[in-house]
Amino acid sequence: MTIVIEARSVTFSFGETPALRGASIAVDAGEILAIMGPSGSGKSTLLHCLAGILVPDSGEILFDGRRVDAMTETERSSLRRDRFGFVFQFGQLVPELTAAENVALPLLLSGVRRTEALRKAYGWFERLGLDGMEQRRSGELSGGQAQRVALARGLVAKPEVLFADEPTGALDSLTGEQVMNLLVAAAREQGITVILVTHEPRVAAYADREVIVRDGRVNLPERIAS
Ligand SMILES: Nc1ncnc2c1ncn2[C@@H]1O[C@H](COP(=O)(O)OP(=O)(O)OP(=O)(O)O)[C@@H](O)[C@H]1O
Repeated sequence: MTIVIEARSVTFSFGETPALRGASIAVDAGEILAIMGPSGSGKSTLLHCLAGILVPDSGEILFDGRRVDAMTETERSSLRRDRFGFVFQFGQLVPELTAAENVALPLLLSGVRRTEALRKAYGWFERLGLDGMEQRRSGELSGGQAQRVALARGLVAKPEVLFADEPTGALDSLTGEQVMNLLVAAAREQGITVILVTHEPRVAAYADREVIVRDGRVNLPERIAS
């Protein structure tokens, strides 16, 4: 297995509040990893450090053999734009844009021409059961539809790693399962590595592996810890 992304002994504090206290994790290419753990344990902070959104106070983040923590802000933002995809709990669609424009956004930001970006965006609608929703704005979509649009936006630029922070947290369990089925199917088909933060065991069950974050550290697998 090839490790694609890794955190080594990462610490991070919000002012006086320590969020990560030496967290280490290595994720294989194509792996679907669920990060679980109690509220406030540091799951989202770990995800944000891995994704180059936050810079650790100490420790290292490696992606594809490169030190993300040592990159400039410009380099990290190019990395996020060109090689990572994101899905968050509340879709966070841009309300002024149509669903198709929202999906096309990562491509437009990467310099893809508008007609080509929209053509690629449209391709995701049928596949995610969103036929006919292309011109709707986020206020005209149900929670599950909006989250599928957000998923399409996270996948449209063919990221190497998809970061998903509670992607089903705002959905009822049936709709959440639909979103997870689509997410996993698309990730498997395209060989995308997925790092998923969730506190729901039913959601974590879709992953190849689960780790638990406690007090800002990633717990070792029980067979090693015991
Ligand atoms: N923006 C912030 N400012 C100050 N403290 C923060 C901020 N974000 C997180 N924290 C603190 O950092 C710690 C870790 O938070 P984090 O959001 O990573 O936990 P989490 O495991 O994702 O929690 P949850 O499951 O509730 O989302 C907590 O003590 C939290 O209160």
